[in-house]
Amino acid sequence: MLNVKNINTYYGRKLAIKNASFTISPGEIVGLIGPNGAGKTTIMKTLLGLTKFTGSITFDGQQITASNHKALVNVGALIENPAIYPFLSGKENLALYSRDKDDLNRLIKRLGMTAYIDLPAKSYSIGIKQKLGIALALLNNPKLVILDEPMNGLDVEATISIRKIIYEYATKGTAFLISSHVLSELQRVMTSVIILNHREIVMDVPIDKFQNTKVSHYRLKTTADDKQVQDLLHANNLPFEYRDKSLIIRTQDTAPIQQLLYQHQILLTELSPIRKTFEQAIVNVLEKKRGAE
Ligand SMILES: Nc1ncnc2c1ncn2[C@@H]1O[C@H](COP(=O)(O)OP(=O)(O)OP(=O)(O)O)[C@@H](O)[C@H]1O
Repeated sequence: MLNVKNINTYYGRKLAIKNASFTISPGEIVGLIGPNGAGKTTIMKTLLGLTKFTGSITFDGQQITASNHKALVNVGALIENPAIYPFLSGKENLALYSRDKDDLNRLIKRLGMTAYIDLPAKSYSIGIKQKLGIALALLNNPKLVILDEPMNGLDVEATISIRKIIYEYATKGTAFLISSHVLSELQRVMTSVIILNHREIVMDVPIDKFQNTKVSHYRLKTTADDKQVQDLLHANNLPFEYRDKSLIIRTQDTAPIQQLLYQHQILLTELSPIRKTFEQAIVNVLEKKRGAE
């Protein structure tokens, strides 16, 4: 559906995106992650034909260029501050772009905006303006929705509701490209992740591949005294460390430990894998990349 090939984006002479290529298919929810200034907003703007770039962007087979935005009729977007007319009501703002009255009314209801949608937008809080921006991006059942930091300023309930709506649209085939610094939020919805560092894409993988790295550490608890177990592990050359009052075993194969404990009639009460958090995994990718530079 969206096919991005070798794009280089420039601000004047400054290169802001270097040789980026990726694709997005219907129903995919792609998380765009990277440090401040990495180029996330720039990539999004480029997809919308808002920057000077070289390379090729096609959406449903149609080229997007800085002067040809025809293909974007099926793309919704919220980038930086939503474009809202303050003296119009929320509904009038939406009506300016809506092509289907039923879709508009359904969206207002679905986003829980009925109580204030007829008030002038200038009276809205930051969070409500943000919600209106998301509503603008979701109008007319787009095939692709681009959201730059969509959860900015949203309260807990609004965050949960937007997450559910994103998921609903995606199950019906809408694709999403979402940037966020709130990794825990993205982690709950995204089906794949693109990591951007210093203008370049350093990783583009489905989320299950990203998180299914091999476990190399296990937390061990037994019925025996920790000191006794430590002595036993030490005597059998099994690497471990003692952290936060827990024995952490460094191994990918737990069979020898189980066998050893069994031989000494020690019962296991816990032998659980310690997985990297999503945040740690992202930091590791970025650190590795920086180390290689
Ligand atoms: N209009 C502009 N003119 C010149 N340089 C710009 C412009 N907009 C962004 N940049 C530069 O391009 C680079 C990428 O910026 P961009 O806003 O895309 O990063 P980002 O990943 O979205 O960052 P953040 O997480 O802070 O929002 C930065 O070095 C930024 O200073």
